[in-house]
Amino acid sequence: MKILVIAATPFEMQPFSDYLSGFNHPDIQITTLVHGIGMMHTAYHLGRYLAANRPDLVIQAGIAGCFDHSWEMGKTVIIDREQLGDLGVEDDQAFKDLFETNLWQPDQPPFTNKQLVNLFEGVPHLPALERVSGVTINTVSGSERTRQQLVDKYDPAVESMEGAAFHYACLLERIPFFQLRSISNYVEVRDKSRWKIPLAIQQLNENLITYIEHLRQGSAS
Ligand SMILES: O=C(O)c1cccc(C(=O)CC[C@H]2O[C@@H](n3cnc4c(=O)[nH]cnc43)[C@H](O)[C@@H]2O)c1
Repeated sequence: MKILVIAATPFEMQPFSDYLSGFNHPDIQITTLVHGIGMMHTAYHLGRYLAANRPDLVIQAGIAGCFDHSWEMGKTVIIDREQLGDLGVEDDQAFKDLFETNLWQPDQPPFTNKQLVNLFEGVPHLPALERVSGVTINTVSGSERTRQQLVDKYDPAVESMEGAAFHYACLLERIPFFQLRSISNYVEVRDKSRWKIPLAIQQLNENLITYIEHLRQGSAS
């Protein structure tokens, strides 16, 4: 089985890279790819990789912001659907996305009812983590106005800068995939001192390694 694990920055998967240096299994080949922050970087680097390679599974691992203040930092979730949060037009005080402006149709592939939905078909042993919805933006939200606009329009649980590009590419290529995100911050008026990036990275990598260990044990038996 060929698995591709991708992340926006090397820091997000450093512990996993360390784990991989001692990983050896005859039936599981794992490759990593750091694609950079944001949708443009993700689309180019992942697209280029998939044009030349066909993995059996792609995992995107990253940190993210969450909208629900009852969540603890470091909580790790799987994203089961993605929406584009800032691709569209500004109409005075209002933002209208591609669907509202008829520039894209709600069910035009690979979208289903305006969302990039992961049905997890062909994903072996999907981790038993909470599955939630994601919104992807180009600018990390840092004001109450933007946070409320996203909640009103998309009702997301998690915000990232790459998730939608990842879902889009894997859905079009019909390659099994899942997106793993650990929470580093709340989506709120920006206060970097409250972010818990090391904790989120630790939880993210623990979950990633546990998943690969399950696969390894499943494949050995
Ligand atoms: O402004 C800074 O000093 C700074 C330092 C380190 C990281 C950042 C980021 O903005 C990280 C962006 C990166 O992490 C994901 N992420 C994490 N939290 C959020 C969020 O609330 N909204 C959107 N993306 C987030 C994102 O996917 C990027 O890969 C800033």
